[in-house]
Amino acid sequence: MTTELSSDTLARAEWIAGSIKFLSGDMARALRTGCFFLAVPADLDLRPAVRFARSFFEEGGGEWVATDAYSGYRNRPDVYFDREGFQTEHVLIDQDRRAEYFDPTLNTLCDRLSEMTESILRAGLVELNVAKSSWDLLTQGAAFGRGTRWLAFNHYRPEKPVLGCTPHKDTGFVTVLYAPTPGLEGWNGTDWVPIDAPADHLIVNFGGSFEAMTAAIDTRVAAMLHRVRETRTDDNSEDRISVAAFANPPAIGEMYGLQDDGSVVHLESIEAFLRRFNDEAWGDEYTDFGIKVGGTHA
Ligand SMILES: O=C(O)CCC(=O)C(=O)O
Ligand SMILES: [Fe+2]
Repeated sequence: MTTELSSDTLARAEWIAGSIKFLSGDMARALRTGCFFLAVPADLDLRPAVRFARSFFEEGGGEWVATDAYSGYRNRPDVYFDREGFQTEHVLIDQDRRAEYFDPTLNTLCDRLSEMTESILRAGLVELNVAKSSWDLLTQGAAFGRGTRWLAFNHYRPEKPVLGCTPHKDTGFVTVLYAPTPGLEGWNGTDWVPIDAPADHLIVNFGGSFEAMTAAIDTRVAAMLHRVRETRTDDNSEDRISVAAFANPPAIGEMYGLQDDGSVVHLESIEAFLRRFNDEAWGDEYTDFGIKVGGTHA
């Protein structure tokens, strides 16, 4: 299916008094296309997250140094992932782990980004006319901050002559991405097209959980299939980094779908859904990611 996906025509919004106001296009269009641009709120200081994305892979004190929340993460296999066939290496971290590892400044920012993803999820449910009484079941609590609040900090290693990151759909409901340098591409059904945010804009995209929830209704949400092309760095520029906040369902629970008459049907367990999704996206040893609660990658 060819979509309207293109940087020039994506809907654009800003954040006013805690809610989204569209300046061009609207939420219906955003949900249909899978993506929209959101101006960085004036009071959102992203610098701690950018600092983290630029330094988590550094050695720190040669080993993990507890006093340095911003480096030494290659020694943290519970949150550090080296995607060997791709340029990206990243820290993927949930709320509990970051409460332990991050400093208060970075944690406060992460909370704020997660709250934005959940607020956008609720705005999407309003747009789709979903009865409020169904939100909890359909999102397994994620619309109310009880899902898994993943954060990803991506560093793209320009010395590797491979794709930046694998073509994938994000697994959750909503992603808020800060990617200040070009490189992100979305699939419009025919071609990979650049998704370049205007200056000081976030990229909001919808994920597989939202697509699955709405797959049977006329106003189904498109999860954007996206990748990062091979990024190069010349002598004067810094490596590409990005920061993403994901509103995901909780690791344990069930997936539910909407019907056109407003009723809700059971789809499958979240575990079965995630297992298939992780495997399709990366095809590496991290298939259990987000599943094995109490295990290495939960
Ligand atoms: O770096 C980017 O632009 C995209 C990152 C991404 O797709 C992700 O973290 O899921
Ligand atoms: Fe993604």
